Amino acid sequence: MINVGIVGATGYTGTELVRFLSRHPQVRIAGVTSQSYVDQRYADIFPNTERFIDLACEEQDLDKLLAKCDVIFTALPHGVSMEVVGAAAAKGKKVIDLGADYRFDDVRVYEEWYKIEHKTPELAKKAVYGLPEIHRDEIKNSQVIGNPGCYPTSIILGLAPLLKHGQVKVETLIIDAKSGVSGGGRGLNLAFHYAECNENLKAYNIGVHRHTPEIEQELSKLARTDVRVSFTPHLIPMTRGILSTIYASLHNIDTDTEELLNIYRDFYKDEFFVRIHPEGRYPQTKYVYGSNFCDIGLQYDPRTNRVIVVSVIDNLVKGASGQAIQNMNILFGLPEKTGLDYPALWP
Ligand SMILES: NC(=O)C1=CN([C@@H]2O[C@H](COP(=O)(O)OP(=O)(O)OC[C@H]3O[C@@H](n4cnc5c(N)ncnc54)[C@H](OP(=O)(O)O)[C@@H]3O)[C@@H](O)[C@H]2O)C=CC1
Ligand SMILES: CC(=O)N[C@@H](CCC(=O)OP(=O)(O)O)C(=O)O
Repeated sequence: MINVGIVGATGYTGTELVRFLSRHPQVRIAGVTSQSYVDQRYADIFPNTERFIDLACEEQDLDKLLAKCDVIFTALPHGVSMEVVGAAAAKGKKVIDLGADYRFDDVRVYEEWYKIEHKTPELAKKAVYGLPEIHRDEIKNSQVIGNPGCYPTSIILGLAPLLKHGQVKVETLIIDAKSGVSGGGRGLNLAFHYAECNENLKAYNIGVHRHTPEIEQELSKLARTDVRVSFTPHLIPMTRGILSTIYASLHNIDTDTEELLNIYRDFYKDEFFVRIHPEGRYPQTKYVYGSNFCDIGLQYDPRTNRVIVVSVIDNLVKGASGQAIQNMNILFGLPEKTGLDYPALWP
């Protein structure tokens, strides 16, 4: 059994880690930490987990936690996990960080966009960007995983086949993405109050969203050239889910939807968690709700010579905790879908 510690277990991604890991056949949850709920029984705070976990929340005592764990998940706000990740790595433990602190190849980019000084830059340099469908081989041998952001997961998977095959004019990429409110975490924030976000749809952080450099880093590697994107996130009044609509102009004017879909089918032919929809059917957030799938559909528009790709994920699963467990499975040589092969809820 793999002994797992979850630091920040009382946030939305932390509770989602507990939900899946408590049913994972190779895992024992050895410790869960929180700052506000120390000594409280986990299943009393989150009654949905009753019968699945019988632990109380611990304060963040790293020596105690690391002594009983083989792997640590850090589900903490940006900038807070570096101390934990540094201590865990120093003890030779594997760490999967769900925040942004270990996602960047160049820590200067992180420091510029997050306005946080990195405390373990050497470790950040060695960390691997944990998108299994793109970086599986590097993940296998890594110690620290920077688990991808939610918007970037949907966008990078939605564009990877076209960029890898040099199909699109990279300067034309436009991304319109919508996220449910759980993307903002469990903490109190006026923007997520019911009366402020219900029956409302808004764009935010246009041109300055902190996921922009993360998306560009990975798309540039796939395209083998510098990629810049226009990325506009929106907050939509639902609990879970991200839908990204991606527009790109093509080099080739002699193509059609089926030919482009075949590029995707081929690229993802061995990927359990990526599903390509047939021509004329576009993915909806409900198709992936509560599951680790990324569903992708597309349409070629011959009038404009553009392809329009639609990519959906559950932000808390493939966009965070599910993907983190997929990474853990790879790190420990387990079949990748262990503990994760559930279809979405329906309806
Ligand atoms: N929500 C999402 O869809 C996604 C989130 N992420 C990232 O995952 C990480 C966790 O996100 P999420 O679960 O939504 O966040 P939440 O705000 O829901 O939870 C944060 C957790 O961290 C704990 N915490 C907060 N501040 C501190 C601190 N200063 N020291 C120690 N513990 C602290 C909280 O403890 P307590 O409950 O006791 O206050 C809680 O357990 C973030 O980096 C986020 O950006 C990544 C992808 C998607
Ligand atoms: C709706 C909403 O507020 N979403 C968050 C992104 C979700 C998230 O947690 O970002 P990471 O994946 O980088 O951790 C935002 O726009 O900042």
